[in-house]
Amino acid sequence: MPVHIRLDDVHVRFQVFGLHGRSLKKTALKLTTGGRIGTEPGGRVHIDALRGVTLDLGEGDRVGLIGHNGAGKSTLLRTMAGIYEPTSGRVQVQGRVSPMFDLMLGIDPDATGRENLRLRGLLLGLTPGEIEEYAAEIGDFSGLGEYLDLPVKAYSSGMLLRLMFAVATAISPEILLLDEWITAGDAAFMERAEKRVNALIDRASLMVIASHSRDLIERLCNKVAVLEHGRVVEFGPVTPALLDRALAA
Ligand SMILES: Nc1ncnc2c1ncn2[C@@H]1O[C@H](COP(=O)(O)OP(=O)(O)OP(=O)(O)O)[C@@H](O)[C@H]1O
Repeated sequence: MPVHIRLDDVHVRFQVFGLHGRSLKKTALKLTTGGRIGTEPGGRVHIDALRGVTLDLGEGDRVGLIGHNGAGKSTLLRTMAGIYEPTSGRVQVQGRVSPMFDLMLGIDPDATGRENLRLRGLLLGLTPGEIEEYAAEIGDFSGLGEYLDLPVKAYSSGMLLRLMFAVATAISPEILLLDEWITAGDAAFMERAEKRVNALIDRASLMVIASHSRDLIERLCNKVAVLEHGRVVEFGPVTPALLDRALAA
């Protein structure tokens, strides 16, 4: 079955606890960023991050998500990845998905790098056999050497990111979801990291990337979805006119 992502009238609402609606409203109304802030009868505050998003993405689509800060790009990616459940509406995904964000999700600080690597592999849907196959390559790419057998709480944040990045990019996903560029540490590593992500993009059947960069979108994408306060206001092939409109806002 061909890969696809279909969203049908998807809404995602976040409840914000510990805030009083009335004091917030005055300033919130002036904001030009973010999703729509609302209050419920009891004074409870919520943010509508996605409001009725309908999208049909398929084989060969390389989609750039554009929008102001808080427009809902990351929320949309996380909803596509199954990390967030829609509050209402339907999400259908066909194909193996690899999100290149939330890399630290599910890390066990007391377990070694090698153990975490296996855990993450399982979360990504690999079999234990496949994980062993990839383990050597991952160890190699991350350049962690003997550190792989130490608990990750003894790692620097850059070392941890290297490891999780290496794991996340070890398998070839059919659907690749990217949230801007991953900054994984020193320049030499970044160069290798970018090469690895580019190779993944080439192999993926469907790719979605959230970005503020025109250059990146022109290089990597053939379609654009423009988000404004949680709604998709434009969707179509990448054209200079569309990018002018979307990035001028
Ligand atoms: N966990 C959360 N709890 C409450 N509100 C949230 C949460 N995550 C996101 N939001 C809100 O949802 C809206 C959309 O946020 P999102 O991170 O999806 O935007 P974005 O387009 O990716 O922004 P940016 O370009 O700044 O990264 C924002 O108003 C944000 O404040």
